[in-house]
Amino acid sequence: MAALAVLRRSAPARLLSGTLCVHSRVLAPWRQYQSNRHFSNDKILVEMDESTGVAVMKMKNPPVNGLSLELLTEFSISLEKLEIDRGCRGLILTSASPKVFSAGLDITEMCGKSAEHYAAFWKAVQEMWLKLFGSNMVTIAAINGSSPAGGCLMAMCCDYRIMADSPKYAIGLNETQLGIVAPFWFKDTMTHTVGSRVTEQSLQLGQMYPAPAALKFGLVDQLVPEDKVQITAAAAMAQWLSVPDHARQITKPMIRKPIVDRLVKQREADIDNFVSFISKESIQKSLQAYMDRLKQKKQ
Ligand SMILES: CCC/C=C/C(=O)SCCNC(=O)CCNC(=O)[C@H](O)C(C)(C)COP(=O)([O-])OP(=O)([O-])OC[C@H]1O[C@@H](n2cnc3c(N)ncnc32)[C@H](O)[C@@H]1OP(=O)([O-])[O-]
Repeated sequence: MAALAVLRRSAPARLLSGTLCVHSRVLAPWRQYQSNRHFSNDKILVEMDESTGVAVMKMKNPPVNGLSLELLTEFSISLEKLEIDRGCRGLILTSASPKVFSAGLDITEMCGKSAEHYAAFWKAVQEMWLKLFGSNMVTIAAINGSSPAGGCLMAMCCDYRIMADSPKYAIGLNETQLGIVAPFWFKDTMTHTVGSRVTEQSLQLGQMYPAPAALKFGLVDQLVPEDKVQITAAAAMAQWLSVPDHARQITKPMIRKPIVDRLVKQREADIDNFVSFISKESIQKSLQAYMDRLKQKKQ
């Protein structure tokens, strides 16, 4: 009830009916929702600071924050809650696990499953991207570890990226290295972040960049010592929030809306395309071989 009261107070009228009608579906999985608006479920932890209007969202899917269907679903529900909460103006996205921001899409979700499962999974990936890239809030990625593929995508969706300054940590869209292909909206997000030429080369080579290299061409905006990532993100957020919300919120979609609309217009076709691609025997073999290599690396 407390959660409902918060939503009623803060949700814009046009969103309220939608929120209420999915009330039982949205709120049921939440383990905790306190009046101070700290809440968590299995894979996502949100700490909302009422005095600053900033929420810190931590992914917690050990060991590597693989973006599973469950994590992605919880992520989208959490983000939607924050988006309709007028008290929340900024989001810092980070990882609860040391050393890894996110290993990208959980490869096990794309191996040996049914076409229905692949479709549901891809829809959840799309949903995450649409919500994060299209967010009205200021979004800052506090990248406290490695961030390949889908992890890099999430970071690029944010308005600003701060990464732990260590050559051990790398970031990039490495899909081709797995024998798979980043879809056009991953490509669009990278082009939006670093421009066409770097994107073309990075995507073809499936290039992962150590943090210092990523800074050089703007894949990340700032490097700081690992133990300063969160505090620097908070400081950067304060600076972004010093701009009047209405002006910033009108400006952001001028750049992002056409990119979002491209996927919105062809979501179903994009899902069909993914399902047919990922179901191919050759692609399944390629993913399995990659998973085997990951496991061998540990021995
Ligand atoms: C068209 C589709 C577009 C696709 C987009 C994508 O995002 S595709 C995604 C592309 N993503 C990548 O290519 C990233 C691949 N991952 C890495 O490069 C490294 O894991 C790391 C640098 C993230 C962390 O290094 P570290 O030394 O700290 O950790 P570690 O390496 O020892 O792994 C620990 C355990 O996690 C397992 N596991 C790892 N990743 C995944 C995953 N994505 N999924 C599932 N499982 C994964 C790993 O097998 C191992 O399992 P085990 O043996 O314990 O049962």
